Amino acid sequence: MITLQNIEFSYEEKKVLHDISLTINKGEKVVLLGSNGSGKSTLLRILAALYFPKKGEYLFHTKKVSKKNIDKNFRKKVGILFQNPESMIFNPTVKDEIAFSLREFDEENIDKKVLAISEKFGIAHLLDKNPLELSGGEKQKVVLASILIYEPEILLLDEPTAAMDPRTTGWFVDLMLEIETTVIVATHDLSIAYEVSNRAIVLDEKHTMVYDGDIEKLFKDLQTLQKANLIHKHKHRHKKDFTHSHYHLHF
Ligand SMILES: Nc1ncnc2c1ncn2[C@@H]1O[C@H](COP(=O)(O)OP(=O)(O)OP(=O)(O)O)[C@@H](O)[C@H]1O
Repeated sequence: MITLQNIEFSYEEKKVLHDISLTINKGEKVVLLGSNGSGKSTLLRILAALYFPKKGEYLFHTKKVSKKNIDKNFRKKVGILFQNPESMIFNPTVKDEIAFSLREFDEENIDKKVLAISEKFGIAHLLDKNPLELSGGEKQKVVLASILIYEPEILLLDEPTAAMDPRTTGWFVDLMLEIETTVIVATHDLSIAYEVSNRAIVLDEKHTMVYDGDIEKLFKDLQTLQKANLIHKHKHRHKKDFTHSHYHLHF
């Protein structure tokens, strides 16, 4: 479904993705891991054709993706949720926000579809509210609903659970396991990563892909985890007065 071949990307002079090659098949759920600044958001934006690589090729269903051939049809197939949901909210009510893309794509039965997804997401009671007045987790749900409503083939999620409480996070994991959409999710939350996917792609601080494979194997691979800064050392306390320091994998 998706192939990246030797992708490079720079912001002006600063290279932030180096020689990235990967293939994602239809229906796969893949997690994208890496420390702050490793390039996860940039990679998701390239997959959504919001940025275009300086070198290498991006193929979507074997067709080359370039500035010239991006149309509404591509936009409808690829949905992206940004790290900050507020940057995606621009309608006066939740109802309009969720309906927006369906109107753009000239779909029918919009009210019915908005109500159905709002009920499924537990946000039907918020439909007449201003989305900017919602909590962080509620905003994430609204933006996610506004994407999933047009049934994209691939869903790109950047830190979707960052503002979610444990119950909403559980809801999100169930949703990921239920939907058949291909999903690539960037996260710092290793327990979410483990629950939603079998496959992990890891970027390191040099913006190189250092792992693509089974997530269980990754969690046993101390060297790669250390290299990608996915584990860290810090002090912690046992009972009252015993403190020591060792590597932690935060689950
Ligand atoms: N618009 C931009 N202009 C210039 N540099 C940028 C821009 N966006 C990101 N960068 C830089 O590119 C690098 C990769 O950023 P990116 O946001 O892709 O990383 P990330 O892995 O998603 O980080 P985080 O986990 O903190 O969200 C960082 O060094 C960042 O400072």
